[in-house]
Amino acid sequence: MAKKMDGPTPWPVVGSLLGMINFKEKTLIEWAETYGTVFQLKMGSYNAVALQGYDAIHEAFVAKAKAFSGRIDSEILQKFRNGKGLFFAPYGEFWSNWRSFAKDSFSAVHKTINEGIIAEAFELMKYFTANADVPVDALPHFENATMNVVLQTCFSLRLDENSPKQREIYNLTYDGAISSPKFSLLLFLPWMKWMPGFCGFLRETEDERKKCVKVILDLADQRLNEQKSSQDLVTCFYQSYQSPSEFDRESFALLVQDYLFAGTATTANQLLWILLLLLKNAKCLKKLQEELDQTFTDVGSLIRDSAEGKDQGLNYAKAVMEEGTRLRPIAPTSNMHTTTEDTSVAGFEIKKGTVIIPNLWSVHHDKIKWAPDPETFRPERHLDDYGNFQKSDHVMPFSVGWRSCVGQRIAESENLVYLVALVKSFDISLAEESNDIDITGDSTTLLQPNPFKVVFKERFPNQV
Ligand code: HEM
Repeated sequence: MAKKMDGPTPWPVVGSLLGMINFKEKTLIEWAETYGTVFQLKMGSYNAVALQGYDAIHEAFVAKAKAFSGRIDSEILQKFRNGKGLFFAPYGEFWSNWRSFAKDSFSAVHKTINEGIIAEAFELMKYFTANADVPVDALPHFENATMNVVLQTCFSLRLDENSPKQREIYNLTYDGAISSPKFSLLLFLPWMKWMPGFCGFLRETEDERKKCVKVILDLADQRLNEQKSSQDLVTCFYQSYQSPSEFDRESFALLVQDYLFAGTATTANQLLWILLLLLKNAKCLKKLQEELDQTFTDVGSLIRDSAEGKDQGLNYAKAVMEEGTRLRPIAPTSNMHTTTEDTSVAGFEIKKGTVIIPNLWSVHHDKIKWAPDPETFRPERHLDDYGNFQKSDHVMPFSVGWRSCVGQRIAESENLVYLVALVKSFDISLAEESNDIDITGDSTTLLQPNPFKVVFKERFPNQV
């Protein structure tokens, strides 16, 4: 007989939404202490189930992937992506075809991606060299680098930071509908579209989508008219779809829009967390710099080799990355899924159409797995007795299963390359004004560090 699922008593209308505004990952852990690792809650109008811990998440997303690979079906998402892109696309043939395109095209253009990452590593070094010894906020420069890698991957294009086009793309990706509280309200309380101001918001979201599609298709057309020999997503698209329909072209544009949305601020903030955790743990930073000095004499070969995966010897660097993403994953509750059929997890029955919230944070902070110090930044826990890096299946910042992050390899490669390039080239410290920064951060959208400044001091002047 199926077990009865417990959960927090829902408030009228909003259910448990109020507890999920900031640090939802921690609220979910508190609730799990009372209701168990699989519990039910109400997300506005939707029935939801939260999954805590490795076993529940693995059973759902890996062992029962088909049943757990849906996405919320909501009018606001329809206006935002028109059922296209990947991130919010419903489970089905369309999603599956474009997911295959995404994976195949990333493999086909890996050389272009690597070149983009290498170029951005040098640009970052150039910027921090020109601004050495003064406090800087690294985030916008990391975001510029990660956005350029997406543009390079898609269009063989690099834009200067703060150029009008760069700003336009950034604003269309982050400052539009998705940044409005109305977006989240309409997502979970769809009936609010009847309230004043909300119906217009649906229309604005749709107009914004059309504008984005136009900007991206203009870039694609511009790329087609250029005589470049590089392979990128535009060339892959026109190889697969020789005379694409408007439907295909919009699908392609919204895939690119998803890459910009899911691949820019995410990757940049993850790098920022890793840097902050190192700055707060001076011994680890020193140990990393020693490894880099022993393994590579010049920064150029370090950048090129690590971008091309010739990263043997970078065991401590990889352990630092793993520990940083374990302790502060930027998407601690991932993206919500829905069930595509009646199913079960851990013996609890779950109806088709239920929203699933995987708490990746609970795996990363598991008191038993990471005993005795789950809250401590200790990269050594990812090294074996011989000092070799050991990847852990209990570190899952990109989630697991069929809907796991399609950009994982790009993000991991970027952040390893940028991190080693910066730590090798500079002595990095927190600016005096940021010495008191704590590592709690803010979790209303992504889990981000609070703003802080750093000082880059050149170690080998005149090398960049
Ligand atoms: C550190 C950086 C990143 C992190 C931590 C991250 C994390 C995630 C997570 C947790 C998901 C949701 C998985 C799920 O629903 O189960 C996701 C999905 C996705 N990510 Fe990433 N991501 C990162 C970078 C990137 C990059 C660089 C790209 C592309 C260039 C990208 C593209 C996507 C796409 C398209 C999806 C939707 C996949 C689908 O629904 O089939 N991400 N990512």
